[in-house]
Amino acid sequence: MARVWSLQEVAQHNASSSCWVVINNKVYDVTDFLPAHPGGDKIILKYAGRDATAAYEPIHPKDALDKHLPPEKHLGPLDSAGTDVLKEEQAARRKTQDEIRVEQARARKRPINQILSLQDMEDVAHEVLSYKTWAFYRSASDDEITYNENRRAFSRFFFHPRVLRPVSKVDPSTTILGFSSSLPIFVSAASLGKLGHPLGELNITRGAGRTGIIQMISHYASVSRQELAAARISPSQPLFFQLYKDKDDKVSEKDLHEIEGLGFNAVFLTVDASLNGNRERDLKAPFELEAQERLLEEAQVAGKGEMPERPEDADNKLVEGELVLVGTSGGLRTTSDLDMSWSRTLPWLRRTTKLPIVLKGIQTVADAVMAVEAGVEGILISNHGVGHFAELFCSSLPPIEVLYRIRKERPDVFDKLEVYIDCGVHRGTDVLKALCLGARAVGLGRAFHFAQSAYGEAGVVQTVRILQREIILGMRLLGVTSVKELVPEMIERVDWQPLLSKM
Ligand code: HEM
Ligand SMILES: Cc1cc2nc3c(=O)[nH]c(=O)nc-3n(C[C@H](O)[C@H](O)[C@H](O)COP(=O)(O)O)c2cc1C
Repeated sequence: MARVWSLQEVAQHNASSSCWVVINNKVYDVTDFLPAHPGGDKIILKYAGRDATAAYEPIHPKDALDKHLPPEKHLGPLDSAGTDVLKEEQAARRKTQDEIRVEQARARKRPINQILSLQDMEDVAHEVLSYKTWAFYRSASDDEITYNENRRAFSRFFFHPRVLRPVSKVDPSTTILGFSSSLPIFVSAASLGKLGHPLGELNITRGAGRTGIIQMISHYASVSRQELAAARISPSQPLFFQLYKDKDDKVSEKDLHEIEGLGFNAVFLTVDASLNGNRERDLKAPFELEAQERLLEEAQVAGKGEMPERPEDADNKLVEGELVLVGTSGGLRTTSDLDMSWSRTLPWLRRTTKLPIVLKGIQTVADAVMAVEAGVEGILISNHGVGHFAELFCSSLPPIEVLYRIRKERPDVFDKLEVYIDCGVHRGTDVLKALCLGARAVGLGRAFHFAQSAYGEAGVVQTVRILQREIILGMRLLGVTSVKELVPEMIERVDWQPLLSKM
């Protein structure tokens, strides 16, 4: 029988030299795991020596502890006195202002049939998501210029619609890497789906299956890969896997064998986000929430003529050494391979997996050409939706502009591999513009997180239906009946910025 532990015993292991945590009334020694934690060691150290269930549970896949901690680090259960104390603490916990706001917003949410555009969906998500989750899902690098431009760039491309062509029968379906897709769109990998909805990425797997589109599952999905594979609507529903290459090849080899065993159909190797960009909206969330709570406390004591004490030096603390900030995305990818290269990583990946390989995060014509030379099956032109690439900070070119440059400078690329883009896609017409320039399909990241957060699986289905309607309507207005007929002659880029009413 495993030994039981008291809260006092756990509390003694409250430092990086010996760090224990309690999760669901079980005690874990995570000391050796700290440097490997994908969310960074600091975030775990916040809970060192105490219960971490509330922080851990909502965002980690069920199998995370079994997969990453060797059995001897699963120390055993908490004793019954400890369990009772935690239960009492949980029952006595006061709801935060933000939790109350979210509950009220969920209760008066618009019915889903009133959601007619992706912007409507995003507006509901904004209302019903916690402040912290919204900050993480919506945040982007530095001044968010890339984020805004990703979207605005589509407006600089105009169509040349053709008339007097029969369009009563329109077929917007295509194939992606040989797998059928009902529309030329797919779900781009986004982590931590459970922050937005208890079922998280499961909503997306089911919604994608029901509507016949393909989901790329994040390396850091908050639902286990096993559960997601099991949630497929049929065994033939394709699933793509997004890989963050670990600096230890063996760790990534294990990931790849796992997903191959589960029947995944392609690997998207992320090449643009080994380091996190500076996502200030996300980083500020904890401070702003604290300020909210403080205001509430101040309001509560104001009636009694008391003010809560503030430490004397609260406004005047010197920051020693390097500035280290931890939002939800902060410190991520501490285990990333920062030495990936064309000559080493791609041959390694080809040797390790039989699945088709796509490079996610290509941002230049030169790298698109190198990808052709490397013999991969596809490239996803992307700046992670956030101008994420740390060295470029917030100044990555919008993917539609990179696509345009490839079309102009190296159109041969499109004959040699499949080209996709993501970032900033909000309308069916955005999809059609990318297809005219030669993209095979277009990915959406945030849109599906917003949808599943707001309405679960139904939200995902509604998002696909909205895009389907807009794509079919757009094809009719362009005078085409299949995606093959969308060609560069149907689109023109202007060098002025159209006026936009709302973004
Ligand atoms: C053992 C105790 C653990 C604790 C207390 C813990 C806690 C946390 C916390 C608090 C965050 C940041 C989320 C936020 O700021 O709201 C986080 C992020 C993360 N954790 Fe853990 N974690 C633990 C173990 C694990 C394990 C075993 C894995 C498995 C790989 C894991 C994977 C991740 C990932 C992938 C993220 C970051 C996701 C992202 O930002 O995209 N964690 N963790
Ligand atoms: C909240 C969030 C989480 C993300 N997580 C990942 C991830 O785990 N892996 C990855 O390769 N890309 C990730 N991305 C980037 C997306 O795959 C995609 O490139 C981006 O969201 C596309 O832009 P869009 O959100 O404007 O559609 C994430 C993006 C967001 C906004």
